[in-house]
Amino acid sequence: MTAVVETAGIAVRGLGKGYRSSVALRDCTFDLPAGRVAALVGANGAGKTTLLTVLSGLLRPDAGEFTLRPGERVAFVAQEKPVYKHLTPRVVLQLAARLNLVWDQARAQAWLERFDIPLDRRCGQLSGGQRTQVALAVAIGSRPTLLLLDEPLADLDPLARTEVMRDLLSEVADSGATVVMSTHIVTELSGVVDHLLLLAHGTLLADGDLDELLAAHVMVVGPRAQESPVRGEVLWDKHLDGQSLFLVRTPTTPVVSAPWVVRPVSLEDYVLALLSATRKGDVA
Ligand SMILES: Nc1ncnc2c1ncn2[C@@H]1O[C@H](COP(=O)(O)OP(=O)(O)OP(=O)(O)O)[C@@H](O)[C@H]1O
Repeated sequence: MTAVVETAGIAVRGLGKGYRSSVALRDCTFDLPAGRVAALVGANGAGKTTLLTVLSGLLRPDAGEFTLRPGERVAFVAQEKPVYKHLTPRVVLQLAARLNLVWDQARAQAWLERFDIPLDRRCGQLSGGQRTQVALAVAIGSRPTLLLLDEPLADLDPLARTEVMRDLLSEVADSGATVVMSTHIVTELSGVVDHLLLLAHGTLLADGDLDELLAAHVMVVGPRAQESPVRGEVLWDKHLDGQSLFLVRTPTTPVVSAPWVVRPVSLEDYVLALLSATRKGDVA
């Protein structure tokens, strides 16, 4: 058997950032191997934008540090998708060609044409989703080795979301780049991302290889009960009229007696369960 040694893409140690009235990130530590596509999820105000902005180099952390691969070319698509409103997408690409040391005009322009973005209309007259596509085209054209995306799907219609996820991430995967993408749209992540970073109140609650994380948990479903019939740490539970559900961390797939059943945990189950538990203050 050959051991696969993954190169660290991002190594984050004890990162902290506070604003005048709030702490946005606390003691955040994780390793993201190079070439991974990571979903950064968390409730509103969890610290996702702050983490991405720190990693982009635009915001200084108050504590801790992070390291990137030497020579990493970072592209950051911020949540507001800032594009110059008075310029047309064609001119935005010309400007980007001058500002970036590495620039692939064909790639950037093909992206805009693929999504039917009018090249000669001012960005201020484009829809929110079209402006997102302009910002993504600039990011793609710069051939990043690390792509940081803050809610890239928020303004896109359902078809564009699916296409952007598929095309963007396959382009990026082909080039071996690392991606960190914050999103609230968890349903569209399955099969696309291979790594998870889950923030709650500025603290990293879960991180790691997605398959490994999901495989370490089960959903136990059965008649209404106070306690799970499965041993292990219960991260979340829900009790309906005649039914109870428990999300349990367990190293092996447990055996339960009927009417209890054990289900594998989907990404959506896992994220929603942890977010709902943190909202109730159940998970430390
Ligand atoms: N410029 C700022 N000044 C003061 N507080 C801020 C500032 N930016 C963010 N915060 C606070 O820091 C915390 C984290 O905010 P952040 O924008 O990083 O969260 P988020 O997870 O990206 O949220 P959302 O999903 O709503 O975009 C929040 O409590 C927020 O109110």
